[in-house]
Amino acid sequence: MASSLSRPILYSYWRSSCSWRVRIALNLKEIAYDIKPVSLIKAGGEQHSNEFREVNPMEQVPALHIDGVNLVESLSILQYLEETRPHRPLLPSDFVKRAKVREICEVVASGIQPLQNLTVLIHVGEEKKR
Ligand SMILES: O=C(O)/C=C/C(=O)CC(=O)CC(=O)O
Repeated sequence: MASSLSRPILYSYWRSSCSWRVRIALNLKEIAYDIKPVSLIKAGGEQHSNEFREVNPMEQVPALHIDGVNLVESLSILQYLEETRPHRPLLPSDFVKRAKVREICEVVASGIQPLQNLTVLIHVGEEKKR
């Protein structure tokens, strides 16, 4: 496992919109990091491997190894980055604008993204076969 002084490692899959959020934030904040691809397709999904389960017991990407810990859930990761690395802020300073940003995040994370979550899509596909 990487030490707390090493570059952050983003466990990510190229089609994962949740991973895109974290990648975008790291880039906007100019934080150097390494990517470790986790294929959600190959061999039944590398996220279910014993190795990755140690990183994220929820067996989902993204996960970010940073400051000696593994963080999961994209919005929580973004908040951690914002709090620990305020340089190049993700949120506007105006309170109303901040509320609007959070509204959009909520719509995406709670309303839109769950419908395109791979686990849900596979489940719906199985249901349709019945
Ligand atoms: O990190 C999150 O906010 C949520 C992650 C997931 O639900 C996994 C997932 O759907 C991966 C993806 O396709 O973006």
